[in-house]
Amino acid sequence: MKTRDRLRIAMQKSGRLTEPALELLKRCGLTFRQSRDKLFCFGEGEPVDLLLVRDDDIPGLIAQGVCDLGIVGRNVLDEFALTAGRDVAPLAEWRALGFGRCRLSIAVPQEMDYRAPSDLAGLRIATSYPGLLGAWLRGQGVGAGVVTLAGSVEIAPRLGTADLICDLVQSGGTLAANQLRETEVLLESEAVLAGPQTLPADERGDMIELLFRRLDGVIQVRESRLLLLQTSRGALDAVVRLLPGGPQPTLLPVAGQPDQLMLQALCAGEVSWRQLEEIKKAGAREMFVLPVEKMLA
Ligand SMILES: Nc1ncnc2c1ncn2[C@@H]1O[C@H](COP(=O)(O)OP(=O)(O)OP(=O)(O)O)[C@@H](O)[C@H]1O
Ligand SMILES: O=P(O)(O)OC[C@H]1O[C@H](OP(=O)(O)OP(=O)(O)O)[C@H](O)[C@@H]1O
Ligand SMILES: [Mg+2]
Repeated sequence: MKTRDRLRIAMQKSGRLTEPALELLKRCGLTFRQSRDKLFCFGEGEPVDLLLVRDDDIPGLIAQGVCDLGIVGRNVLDEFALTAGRDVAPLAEWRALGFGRCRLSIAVPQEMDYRAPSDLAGLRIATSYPGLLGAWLRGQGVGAGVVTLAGSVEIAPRLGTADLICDLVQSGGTLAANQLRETEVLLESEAVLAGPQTLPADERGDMIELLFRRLDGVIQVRESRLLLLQTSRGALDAVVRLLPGGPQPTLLPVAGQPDQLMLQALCAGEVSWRQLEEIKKAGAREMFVLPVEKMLA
């Protein structure tokens, strides 16, 4: 295959992952000119292009080397690994991206008496994830029938084509609407950045490393807050003890007030009103909580 000098990332053309994936790439400084057919998007600033496809096709496109990376649900990536066959290049999950969170679960009719996986022996389970379900059943030592369906798995018990299901759950609304009850979680999923296990040793590899560094910065700061406050030197220890997790705070002098310090701390996650009130009680004042947009360590 002719080597490309531009990086190519596969992502979902139209679905749950499309908007958040584009937003994430934008935050990494990647913007795209969308082509008329919207299957290929040319990257404007960096030499990185997008291929917009069905999410199920993404792992295969990476394994074939048509794309260098892909943004896809862990559920799809892991299913591919279990069903693709031995001659297919193995893939790696390089980064978890924090959106598209859902879980792959077993759900049984509400009236079914379920206590343990062994209760599933001999039953028929409808799923779009025969690889993941089969691996879990083997791990549990349970022999059950696997009925593979492409979609609308939740209606299989009512149609009588299966006794129970193994499907994606997020709010649980789909299960409730179909009188089903979640009993076992097989996989916690979210969107991930997938790629080959060995990254190319050329300029594309360098570009991938650059993208990883930017992604790490975006992911790290997405939930981070910068806390600014003023405190007296005497109250400093008590205030520092109450700071939400993060690296050591930075201390700055306050002009004209030798007893006062300005404190700056990067907090991993939200800072709640309650935490702020506690810190204030310990002696802090003039407190600000700011969102962080970019970080390069
Ligand atoms: N209810 C949900 N809430 C959050 N994330 C979900 C939910 N359902 C699925 N996902 C995640 O989003 C991914 C894409 O879901 P979507 O429903 O858009 O896929 P699809 O119908 O298979 O799309 P495609 O047309 O690309 O094949 C899933 O593989 C899963 O990782
Ligand atoms: O727990 P919930 O919040 O109800 O989400 C779970 C549902 O979401 C997904 O389906 P989707 O809505 O994408 O429909 P489709 O896959 O059947 O097209 C998934 O296949 C479940 O059916
Ligand atoms: Mg799909």
